[in-house]
Amino acid sequence: MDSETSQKLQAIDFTNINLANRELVKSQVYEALVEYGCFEATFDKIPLELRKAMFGAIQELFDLPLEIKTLDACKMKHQGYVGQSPEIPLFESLGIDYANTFERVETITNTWWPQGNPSFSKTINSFTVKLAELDEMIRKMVLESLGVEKYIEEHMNSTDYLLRVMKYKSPQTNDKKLGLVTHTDQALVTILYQNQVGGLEVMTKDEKWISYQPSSPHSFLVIVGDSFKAWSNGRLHSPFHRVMISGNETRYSLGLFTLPKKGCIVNAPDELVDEEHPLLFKPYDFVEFLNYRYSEKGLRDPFSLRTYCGV
Ligand SMILES: O=C(O)CCC(=O)C(=O)O
Ligand SMILES: [Fe+2]
Repeated sequence: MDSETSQKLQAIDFTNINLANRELVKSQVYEALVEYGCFEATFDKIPLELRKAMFGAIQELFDLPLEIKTLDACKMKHQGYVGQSPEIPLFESLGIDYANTFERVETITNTWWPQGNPSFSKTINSFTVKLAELDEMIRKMVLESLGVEKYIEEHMNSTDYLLRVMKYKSPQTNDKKLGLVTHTDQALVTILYQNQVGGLEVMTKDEKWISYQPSSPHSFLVIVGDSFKAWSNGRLHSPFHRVMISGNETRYSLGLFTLPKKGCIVNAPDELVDEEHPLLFKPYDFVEFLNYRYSEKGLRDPFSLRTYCGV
């Protein structure tokens, strides 16, 4: 399970989608998500100043004292502060729930900075709103490719966004150290963005690690999570990934997670279930799934989706 490949992840260009090229991009997206469960998206709708401000904001947040960062600020279950863990000592992460809603970001900001921090809230929210456009575009393309476009509206209306920001301390050595353990995401879609420090690795279906280095500052990594795999009745792949860190520079990254709304049941549409494609996962409540995933047993189970609701 540990061999590497020099293969690179496919890059798909979203800089100028129009009627003439959309079908081609759509087929690239679908094929990449079926085969690899991920691809690099080139997306230039977020201005350079905003991307810079975003890493400034992330750093400012992690620079807060530990007793502030560990405040119970994030209202989504299981999405609060992670850090100081002996297994992954370099890693720290904080969740900002409903980050596409300005009022919510303002509230969470005021928990961390009781005197307020308007530039922080504005940066987080503007960045999220723009990046969410990429998520919507991708989900629409996937549903069209699956021939279930009639569910697009329902799909878009039954999700919330969680922004997680991540910090990986530099290990001060050129040996690779574990930054984040091998896992799949439970979301529908994750879009990752990072500073110039590499380290993310994605596993292929034949269990080889591809190490990911963004091709440009406009590069985002799109990853399918378990819930999109379940919703597509197994057509999309949700890949294992991990972070391995080396060198002397701090790595900052962020993930925009598209999550089923509280109370929404993840259930593959009837059109995707037939004799040739029997139902692979029983319908489930997303938060219940997370309860399993973060239970003592679930934390040691790399195949939590299959264990939790596999048919
Ligand atoms: O830091 C990264 O690039 C990856 C983070 C990740 O995989 C996660 O938060 O689920
Ligand atoms: Fe992940």
